[in-house]
Amino acid sequence: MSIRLSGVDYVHPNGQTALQGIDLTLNPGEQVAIIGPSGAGKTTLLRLLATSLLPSSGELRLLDLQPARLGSGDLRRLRSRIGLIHQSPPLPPRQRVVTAVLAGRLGQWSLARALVSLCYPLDIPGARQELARLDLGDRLFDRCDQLSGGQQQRVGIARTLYQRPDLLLADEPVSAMDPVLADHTLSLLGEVARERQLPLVASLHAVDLALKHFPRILGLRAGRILFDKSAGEVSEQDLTALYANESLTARQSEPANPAIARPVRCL
Ligand SMILES: Nc1ncnc2c1ncn2[C@@H]1O[C@H](COP(=O)(O)OP(=O)(O)OP(=O)(O)O)[C@@H](O)[C@H]1O
Repeated sequence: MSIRLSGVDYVHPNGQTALQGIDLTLNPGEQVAIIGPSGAGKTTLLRLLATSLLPSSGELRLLDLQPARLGSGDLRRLRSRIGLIHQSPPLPPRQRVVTAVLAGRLGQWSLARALVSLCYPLDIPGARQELARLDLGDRLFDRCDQLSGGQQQRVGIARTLYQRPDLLLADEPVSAMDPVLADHTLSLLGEVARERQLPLVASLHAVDLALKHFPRILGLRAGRILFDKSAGEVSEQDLTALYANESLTARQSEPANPAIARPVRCL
């Protein structure tokens, strides 16, 4: 079950073009990191893959389906097969960690089972197992608002892994974690994707982590793919071109105080 984008554009409702002419194919088990400067379109691309946005033009095929052609029931079923790890997971503050993790399968359970699980956690061992892999097995009954930002990120990841999706997406999944945990967490995501033969797409600002953990790197700049290469082929020049910031460079080369730098001679 692959993913294919052909000539995909996305324009936000305010007229801001976020993605232009995106062509991308991903096969089962493939792991891709999206890197690029702020505003490049990384989150927008992930939101298209999560079907929370639909392309303005072009074709998107996900898990052999075209989201733009699905009715609301089929779209809901497709969404329940896609796991999106958020940078700041939307965890209800007063909810117990165990309930937040089990919520990963709410979309797949009957209404009755989902309601019971919200009041009385139905699969405590399952939640504990996912949390233990993320070094949080002892926080099962804590409230979400008693956790740090990095711990909340890991609860969000545990919830997505518990969901057992067919496609794994992650938007800056380790941005709030210390370097050791970030490294461990990305290794775990890679392992899970390999074991379950899932496509994994993650956006990352930490280029070193992207190059270390992902075999394929997509460089996105101003809504376009600047390069799509194996990690070993990404050069210093590629990264310099990807992150070049002309407006900051121009401001840095300006004199700090033009009045001092170019004194006006008084006659
Ligand atoms: N809801 C929105 N309405 C209008 N424009 C938006 C909206 N969300 C994002 N944009 C614009 O779309 C473009 C791409 O934004 P996006 O959030 O996808 O970038 P990004 O690469 O994820 O950035 P960052 O690394 O800063 O999170 C930017 O120009 C941004 O200003």
